[in-house]
Amino acid sequence: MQVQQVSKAFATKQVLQAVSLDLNQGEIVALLGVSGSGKTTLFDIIAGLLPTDSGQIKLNDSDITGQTGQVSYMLQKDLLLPFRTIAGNMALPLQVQGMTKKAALAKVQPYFATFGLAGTENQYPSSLSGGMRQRAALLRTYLFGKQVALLDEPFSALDEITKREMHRWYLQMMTQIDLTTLLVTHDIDEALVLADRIYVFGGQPAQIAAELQLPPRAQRDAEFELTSQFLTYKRQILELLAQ
Ligand SMILES: Nc1ncnc2c1ncn2[C@@H]1O[C@H](COP(=O)(O)OP(=O)(O)OP(=O)(O)O)[C@@H](O)[C@H]1O
Repeated sequence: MQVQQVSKAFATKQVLQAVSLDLNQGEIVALLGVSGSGKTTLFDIIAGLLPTDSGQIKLNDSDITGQTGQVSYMLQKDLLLPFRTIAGNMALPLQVQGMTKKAALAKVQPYFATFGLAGTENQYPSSLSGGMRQRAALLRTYLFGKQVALLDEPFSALDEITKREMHRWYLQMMTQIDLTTLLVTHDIDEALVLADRIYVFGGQPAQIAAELQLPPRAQRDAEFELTSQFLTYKRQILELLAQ
């Protein structure tokens, strides 16, 4: 997917200025920026929920600017429907695509084990922990069946320990499923742990200030966060964000 020269203003306030970025198949790319920098605005534009003033979004060489339904979008809050069971929530994307509820429930069944959700099928969202709800929300995002997933701060509401568990789990999942991910976060450590590449986003109006290529995921184990290399990246990002 490519974002090409996207600009956006709200009334007289220019929020995005000629933002360009690209995502390769299977990559996890983080968009890192301070609060209010325009990350959600950019996501809404990519998802076709908000019109852009100029610029284009391309997927597999097709222009998808302004089109909804081309990418999966997971919001900060899990937004699972409280009155549907977890299985019922998971069946929803398939039902939206025209499948009967029965067929959809059968289709989603095998994924519960893969996503670490076995046994939760008949529970309601309120009885699940925050981490489990996020897994369910990620599974539902995956079940939309799109090549690209946009994740808007998916782990920000979790406590530090659960968040770390979720990071490990997510990286492990990504070795099993082929999902290109664009992740919005203002958590530098999270971006360094999860991403293959990081775009640092900043300024007013927001622009891509830098692009960082990280070492291959396989070389970054749980100890990576304790290395001097990690701190070097972190210092570099902090300096870029402060500009
Ligand atoms: N519909 C709107 N009308 C007017 N201004 C808006 C609208 N949506 C966003 N903005 C402004 O655009 C700027 C960027 O907002 P946006 O939500 O995209 O930032 P963000 O980086 O996602 O922030 P956060 O990390 O806090 O979610 C903010 O100054 C916000 O006030």
